Amino acid sequence: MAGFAGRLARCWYSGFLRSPLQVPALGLHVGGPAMQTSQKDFNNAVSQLKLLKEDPGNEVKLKLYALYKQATEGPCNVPKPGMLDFINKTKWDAWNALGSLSKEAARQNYVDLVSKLSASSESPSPEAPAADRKQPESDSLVVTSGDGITTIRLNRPTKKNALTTQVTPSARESILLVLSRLFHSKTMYHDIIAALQAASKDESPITVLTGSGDYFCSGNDLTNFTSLPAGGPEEMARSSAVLLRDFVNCFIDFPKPLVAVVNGPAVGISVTILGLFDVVYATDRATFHTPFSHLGQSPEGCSSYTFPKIMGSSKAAEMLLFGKKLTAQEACAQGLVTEVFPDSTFQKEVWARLKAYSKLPPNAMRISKQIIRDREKEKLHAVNAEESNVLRERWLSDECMNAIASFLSRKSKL
Ligand SMILES: CCCCCC/C=C/C(=O)SCCNC(=O)CCNC(=O)[C@H](O)C(C)(C)COP(=O)(O)OP(=O)(O)OC[C@H]1O[C@@H](n2cnc3c(N)ncnc32)[C@H](O)[C@@H]1OP(=O)(O)O
Repeated sequence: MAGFAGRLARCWYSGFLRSPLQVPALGLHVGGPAMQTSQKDFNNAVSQLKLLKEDPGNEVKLKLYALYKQATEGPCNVPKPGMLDFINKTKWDAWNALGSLSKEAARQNYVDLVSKLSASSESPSPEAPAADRKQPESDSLVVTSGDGITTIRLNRPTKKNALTTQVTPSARESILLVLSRLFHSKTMYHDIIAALQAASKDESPITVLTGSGDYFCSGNDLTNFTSLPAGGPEEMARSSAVLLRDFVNCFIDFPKPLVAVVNGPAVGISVTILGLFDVVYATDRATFHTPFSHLGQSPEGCSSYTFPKIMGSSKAAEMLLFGKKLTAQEACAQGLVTEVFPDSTFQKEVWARLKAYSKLPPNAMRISKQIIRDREKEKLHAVNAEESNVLRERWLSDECMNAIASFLSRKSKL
């Protein structure tokens, strides 16, 4: 265990250095094509940023701020704000972290980041349900209700919608609220739990989970494992197992039709929970990947039970033991996906269909779901508890730690 804790601490304190040509905290290039960005490109990017349709989130805004300062004023040369000046100190830290990055390289990184954001900031599809009600949210989760559908949208497109356990305050929240959320450890997982609990009681007959940008979700955010609590790795594994169990329980118990609109590739827990959905619509661009062995981990989301039941034990084993990535068509043939749509018409067709379904009598749909699912619930809760316990041990294993360290040091990607 000492080896594990030591390795984790070393990774954490070294900031998961990626390559000598990158500024570790922000993953920015300091050499290469930087000289090619003109002042005009930079000015264009500044204007382009104002046209973004989606708020990119605090983390990205901080990156943009730091790059802008570096590009326009050079290395940070102002005194560090006091400890209690929380916001200005955070901004100063981000700028200061850029060190001696040249103005030209900062301009290039700024332009690259804005163009990446513009590409992934999809305008909402005209076919998506009208949002007549928007619930309180963090930036990384957007919940809207309209046309009889409550839509829970994972909204960290620049991180492929990875599910983070870091506190993700809304840009609109006050500093006091940020501090209170830090205290209560509210995370994207908690936000999804809260959104599902609210949706289970709201008036929309149908609830949808989907993602922003090109991915549905890249699974658990692997950097979650780098924020060690005071109790060390054991406490981290224990609290993560509790959070995982609570998270999956919400899907098991969800009382209304629950539909996944899989808008792109899905990884890890975002694939396994699909076995708990009533209907799964996927774009033909989607893939389904559960690389648990690669990560030294084990199945969750009740997939050790639902996958063999859905696709047979040997197909399930190929996914869950060997991490075979399925195309959307394969996932459909194996029963994990209900129907696959061409990417070009995906949003239009799926939302039109869901809007029509949402007009069906809501109580009849609820009761039918109850009859279909209820006899399985006890079993699913037991499976969820067991999977969470097994994972708690796995997260403390060398196999798991090495795999995560390898991803974070950019040696491996799926
Ligand atoms: C309470 C805890 C419950 C835990 C439950 C157990 C859950 C288990 C799982 O979900 S296992 C699956 C974990 N996921 C992964 O292993 C995926 C890791 N990501 C990748 O391999 C790749 O990022 C990719 C294949 C998803 C996409 O590759 P690519 O198209 O080349 O994009 P980038 O890699 O450049 O990604 C952009 C940006 O996003 C960051 N990112 C993406 N996914 C994750 C992730 N899962 N965790 C952390 N970060 C992720 C990636 O690092 C890039 O960040 P950067 O721009 O470099 O800062």
